[in-house]
Amino acid sequence: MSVHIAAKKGEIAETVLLPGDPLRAKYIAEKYLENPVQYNNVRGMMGFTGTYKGKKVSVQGTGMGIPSISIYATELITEYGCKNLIRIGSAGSYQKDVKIRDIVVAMATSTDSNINNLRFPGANFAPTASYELFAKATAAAKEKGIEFKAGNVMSSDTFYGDDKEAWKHWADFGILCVEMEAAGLYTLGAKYNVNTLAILTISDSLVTGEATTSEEREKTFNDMIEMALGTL
Ligand SMILES: O=P(O)(O)O[C@H]1O[C@H](CO)[C@@H](O)[C@H]1O
Ligand SMILES: O=c1cc[nH]c(=O)[nH]1
Repeated sequence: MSVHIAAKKGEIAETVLLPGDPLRAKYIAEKYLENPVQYNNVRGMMGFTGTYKGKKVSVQGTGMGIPSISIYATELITEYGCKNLIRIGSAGSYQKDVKIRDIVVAMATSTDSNINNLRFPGANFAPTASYELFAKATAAAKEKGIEFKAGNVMSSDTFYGDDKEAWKHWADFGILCVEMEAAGLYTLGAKYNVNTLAILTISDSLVTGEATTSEEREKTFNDMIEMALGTL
C-alpha cells in the first residue's frame, strides 16, 4: 500500500491506463477487462486490474492537473514497479483542422506549469512521449482503422484562465490542443526511465466553441481506449 493507492505489491500491472476521471476507469474496467478486480478506492480514485485478450493491465484514475497525476504516477512507478503509463484524456482543440472527436497523440508537451522550472531553474526541459509506446499505439490505430493526429500539445495548469485569448499564441506555434497532465507524466517517465504516452480525444474546440455530447464522447473515447489497449 502506498500513500494514495491501497493495492498490495503485485496487484497492479506493468501497463496502466490513466484517465483523469475515476468513473472512466470504472467504465474501462467493466467494458474491456476480463475479471477486473478493484484495488483502489482511496479518495474515490478508483483503480482496477484485469486482463485484456489475456494480457494483464490496470486502469487508474488520476484526477485533474499535473500535481494530481504526479502523485499517482510516482506511486505507480516507485511503489508498484509500473513500466508503461498511458494517459487517456479529453482535450480542447487549438486548431481548426483538429476537430471535435479527433484523437491526438501527444509526441511532445508544452506547459505553463512551473513544475520543470523548479527542477531546472533557468532552463527548459522538453517532456516527450516514449517512442516505443507511441509506435505501438499508432500501429494499433492503423490496424483498427482509427484515425489520429500527432504533435505537440499544451499541458495547462488552468482550465479557467484569466486571459481568454492566450491560447492563440500557442496555436500560432502549432500546438494541437490543451489538456492538463501530460507534461507532468512525461517528465516523470524521463526521471524514472519508464515509458509514458498521452492519447487524447478532442471534447471541445477553443476555435469554434463546439463541444461533444456525452454519447459522442463515449464512442470516440472507445477508440482512444482501444489504441491504448493495443499497445499490450
Ligand atoms: O478527461 P481528463 O482525463 O480528465 O482530461 C482533461 O479533462 C480535465 C478538465 O476537464 C483535465 O483533467 C484535462 O486534462
Ligand atoms: O483541459 C482541457 C480539457 C478539455 N478541454 C479544455 O478546454 N481543456
